[in-house]
Amino acid sequence: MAKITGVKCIRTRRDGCWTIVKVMTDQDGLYGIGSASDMYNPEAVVQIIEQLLAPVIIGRDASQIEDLWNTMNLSGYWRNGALLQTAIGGIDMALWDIKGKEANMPVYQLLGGASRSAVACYGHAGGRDIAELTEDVHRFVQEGYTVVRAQLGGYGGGGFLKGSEARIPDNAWKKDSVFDEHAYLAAIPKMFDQLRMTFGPEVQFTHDVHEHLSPIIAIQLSKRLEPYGLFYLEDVLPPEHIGWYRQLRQQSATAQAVGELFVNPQEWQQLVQERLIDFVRMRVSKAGGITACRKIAAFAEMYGVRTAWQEGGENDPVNQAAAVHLDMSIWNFGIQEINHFRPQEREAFPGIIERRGGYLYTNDKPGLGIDIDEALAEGLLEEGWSKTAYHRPYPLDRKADGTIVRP
Ligand SMILES: O=C(O)[C@@H](O)[C@H](O)[C@H](O)CO
Ligand SMILES: [Mg+2]
Repeated sequence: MAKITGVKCIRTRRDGCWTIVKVMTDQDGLYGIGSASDMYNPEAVVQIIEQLLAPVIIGRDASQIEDLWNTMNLSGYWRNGALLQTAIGGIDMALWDIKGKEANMPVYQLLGGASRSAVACYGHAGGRDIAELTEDVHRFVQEGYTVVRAQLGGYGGGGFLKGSEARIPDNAWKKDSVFDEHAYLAAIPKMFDQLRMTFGPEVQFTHDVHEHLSPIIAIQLSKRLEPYGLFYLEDVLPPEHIGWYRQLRQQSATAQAVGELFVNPQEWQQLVQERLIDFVRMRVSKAGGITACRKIAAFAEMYGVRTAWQEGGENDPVNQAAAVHLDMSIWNFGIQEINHFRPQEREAFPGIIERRGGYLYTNDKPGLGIDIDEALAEGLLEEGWSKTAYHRPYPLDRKADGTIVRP
């Protein structure tokens, strides 16, 4: 039996926004790592790990993952919030890593073994206009991707208006580019029309709306995109409006993916049970780690709903490893979002998930198969950034009159 002797948080990346949790044991050299990154509030998660969770798990048997998960979830009484679930998620991954090392097996083996030989992933194609986007899609297709996400620039791209076209009031808070959902509703079907003309039916596409739309516009967009047969439309509605998915489903057969903002089981349970969505999309760390996500996947399997764990942007390599081990083993895997890491980041995380063409590959090392070189991780931090703070709020878009658009 390996006894938990300590829990440590390692803040890294060039801007310090990654938090890697290391759970130590009393067995010689036996430890596990997990991801507890929160880009916008990293120190709050560290505080939860150090002051709420570590004291209730230190001294316990590291093998009792299920009981430790419930102990962590209930020890603060209030629960199912983003920061607590992230903190639990990080420790949970580390416990699975330890269990894998003890069993001398990769985590996907512990979860039931491989259901596939590799994990299909989708690339993020973008461009300021359709010509640029088309070129980018070509690049991904040539690299061997089976699914490509198509965006016109950043999130909301296609819906931003400038100058006289935007009709911005003269006392405006935001004077440059503003989001207009009607412009977006016109631009995105046109984008897919041209992509289908260029690429035919073979390339599978997704598109991320990033919750920018009013519910009725989201329904209209889903209807207009139906002829283009998307692999899925992502986050067409924000968590605050999940009640609209019932009406959306009745109106449109466009495949729906949602959930990167979900942290509470109440958010996804009904959507899955009523068969209102096609893909669940939680970030593994933010839904409570491997223990939570393997249950979400099993529940979704009963209803024919597949997984598409979130992995873009600022995610760290340890969360990616946890997601890919789940992807390897669960039967109802749909697709995995891709991520990009810089060469020095890859060096700091030996055993990082490998991508060849449009597929991701686990290695056969025990546990998650990934480690952190703490000296190299320390060196990733760049000038001007702090390891104990973070000052970059999520960038908010606004409409012409200044109203915030939900991200
Ligand atoms: O699906 C995506 O990749 C995006 O919605 C990102 O996850 C989000 O901007 C947070 O990084
Ligand atoms: Mg997204």
